[in-house]
Amino acid sequence: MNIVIGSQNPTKIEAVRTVFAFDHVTPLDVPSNVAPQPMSDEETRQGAINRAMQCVNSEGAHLGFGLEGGVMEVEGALFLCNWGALVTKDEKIYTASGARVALPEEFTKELQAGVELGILMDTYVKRKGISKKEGAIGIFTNDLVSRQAMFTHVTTLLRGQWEYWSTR
Ligand SMILES: O=P(O)(O)OP(=O)(O)OP(=O)(O)OC[C@H]1O[C@@H](n2cnc3c(O)ncnc32)[C@H](O)[C@@H]1O
Ligand SMILES: [Mg+2]
Repeated sequence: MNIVIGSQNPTKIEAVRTVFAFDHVTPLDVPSNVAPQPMSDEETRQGAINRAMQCVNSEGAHLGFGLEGGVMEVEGALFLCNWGALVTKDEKIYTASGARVALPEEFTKELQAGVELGILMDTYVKRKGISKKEGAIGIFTNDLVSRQAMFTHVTTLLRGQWEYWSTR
């Protein structure tokens, strides 16, 4: 099976490769067609769907995947959120979300002004490329849950739903 994942981010590519270890997984750089920093569950999920849709429509693809990071608000606090989408050749869409963790209060103003979380994280940790490594979720869980592990869980939720519903 040819699986196309709509990102060059290694945490996303490796997550899909882990869950589909016996399939051919190809990364494809596609736009999310939402804001670079999605600010709600709805927008983050839409970004994931948009990416998965473009992937499944690329040549030779059997399944398309989109994995998207964003933030969402609960009672005035911003949480990291992540969504995944799996789209089949006949355009059936499966979605699932990942774990959420609270972000520092000091991030709120800048995120609301449109600054990307990736940039805030690198400044916060004083290191480059956090989003391609442990991610914000890794930092704020003391390295117990990495961005790749979180996306692996989301991809597993997608695979399971697809297997369940496509046989019914
Ligand atoms: O190349 P792509 O696939 O776009 O990967 P990305 O790292 O930009 O990730 P997203 O577009 O999914 O995430 C939207 C923004 O939120 C940031 N972000 C999301 N989750 C993050 C995390 O766990 N750690 C650091 N930055 C994160 C990310 O860097 C972007 O600025
Ligand atoms: Mg991005």
